[in-house]
Amino acid sequence: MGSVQSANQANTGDDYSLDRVPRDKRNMGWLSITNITFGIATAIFYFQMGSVMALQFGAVNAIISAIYAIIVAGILGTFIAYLSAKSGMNVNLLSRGGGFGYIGASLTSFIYATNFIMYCALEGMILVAAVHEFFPAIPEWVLIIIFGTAVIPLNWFGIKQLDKLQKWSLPLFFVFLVAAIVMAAMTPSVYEGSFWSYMPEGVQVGGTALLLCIGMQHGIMGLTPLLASDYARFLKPKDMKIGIFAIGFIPQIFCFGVMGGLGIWFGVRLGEPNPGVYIVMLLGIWGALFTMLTQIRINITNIYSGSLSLSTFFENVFKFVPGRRFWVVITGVSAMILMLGGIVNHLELVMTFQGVFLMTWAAILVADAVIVKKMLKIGPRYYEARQDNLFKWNPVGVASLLIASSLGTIAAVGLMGEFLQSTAAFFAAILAALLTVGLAIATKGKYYIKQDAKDIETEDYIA
Ligand SMILES: Nc1nc2[nH]cnc2c(=O)[nH]1
Repeated sequence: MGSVQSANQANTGDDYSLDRVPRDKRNMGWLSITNITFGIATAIFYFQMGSVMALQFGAVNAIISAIYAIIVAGILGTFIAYLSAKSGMNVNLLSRGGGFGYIGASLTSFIYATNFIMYCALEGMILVAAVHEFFPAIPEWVLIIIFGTAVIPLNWFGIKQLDKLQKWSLPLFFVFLVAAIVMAAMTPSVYEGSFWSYMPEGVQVGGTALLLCIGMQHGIMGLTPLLASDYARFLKPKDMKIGIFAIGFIPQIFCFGVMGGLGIWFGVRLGEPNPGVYIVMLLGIWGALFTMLTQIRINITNIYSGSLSLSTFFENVFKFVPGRRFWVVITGVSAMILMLGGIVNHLELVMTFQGVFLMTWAAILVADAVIVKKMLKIGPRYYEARQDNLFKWNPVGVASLLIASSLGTIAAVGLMGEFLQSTAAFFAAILAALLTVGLAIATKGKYYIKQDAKDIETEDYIA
C-alpha cells in the first residue's frame, strides 16, 4: 500500500484517493470546506424539485418534505463528516474497515462512481438545454462536448482548485440568485393567494401527497451526506466541532431548504415547474449564464467524487493505479457518452435503486460506527483501509446492504404497495442499520480486521 499511496500522491499532489489524509495534511478550515460543498447545494436541480413538488402536491406538502430531508440528511451528514474528519477517510475508504471488507467496499465505490457519472450527465444536459435555447444553431452534441470537456481541467489540481473555483463563483451565484428573486417578485403571480396556501385541486395536506413528496426527496437525499466525506477528511482537527455541523448540516439546509424553498415559490408564483424555462424567462441571456454557473459548480464536484471512487475501485480490485487525473478524464468522458447516447432520460429505474442504495449505505456506516464500534465495542476502534490488514469481504455491511437495498428497491418501484413505495429508502435504511448490528454480533466482528494495525494515531480512533 505504501508504494500505491506514494505513486498516487506523486501523480496528483493532494489527492489521498487511496488512503487516509495524514493528520498534518488536514489543514483546511471549516469555512473553505463548507464552501466547496455549496457547489452541490447551489444546483438548480433543487429549484426543480421544489417547483415540481409544489405544483403537483401543494406548497405545504413540499415544505414539510423539505424539512424532513434537512433533518434526516443533516443527521446522517453530520455523523459522516465526523467519521471522515476523525479518520481522514472518505466513505469509499471508511467502508473498507467500516463493515464491508476491501472487496466489499469496492462494490459500494463502483455503484457510487456510476451515480456521479449519471448525475454529471444529468446536470450537463440541463446546461446544454439552457444554452441550446439561446443558440439553437449550435448542435447539442457540440455543446455536450464543449461543456463535458470544460469540467475536466477544472478538476486537475484536486481539492485546492475546487476550493478556489467554488469560492470565486459563489458571490456571482448570489448576484444571479438575488436578481432572479427580484425579477420573480416583480412578475405578477399566476396564483392569486399566498404561496403557502397553494394546493392543486383534490390534494390535501399530508396523506398520499406528502408521502409522494417524501419519496421524491428520498431519491436524492442519500448522496449529499455521503459526499461531504470527500472534503471533511481535510478538516483541521481544531475545527472539528463546528466543522462537522457546518459540513454535514448546513449544505442540507441550503439545498433542500433555501434552494428547494425558492423552487416552491418560483413554481407557484410563475406556474411553471421547469427552472430551465423560468430562469431564462426571468433573466433572459443572464439566466443561461446563471444556469451555466450552477451546473459547472455542481459538475466539478460530481467529477471530483466520481474520480475518487473510480480510483479506489480500480486500485482495490485490479491494482490499477494510474492516478486520480486519469479517472477525472474517464468520469468526464463517460458522462459525455451518456449525454451523447441520449441515455439520460432512461435512467429512472437505476436512479430509484441509487436513491435507496445511498441512504442504506449511509445508515450502515453510521450504525457500524455508533452502535457496533462505539457502543458494543465490536471490531477495531479505528478505520483501516490497507488491504494487507483487511479481509476481502465482511458480511456485516455487504449482506446488510444487499438485503436492505434489494428489498428497498422492490418497494420503491411500487411492488409492495403505495405506502412503502414512497418510504422505501427510509425503511431500507432502518433495516440495514438493524442488520448491521445483528450481523456484527452474530459474527463477533471476526471479519473486520485480519491483523491489527499498530501505526494508527490514537487521535484517529473513533471509539
Ligand atoms: N452530488 C450530487 N447530488 C445531486 N442531487 C441532485 N443532483 C445532484 C448532483 O448532480 N450531484
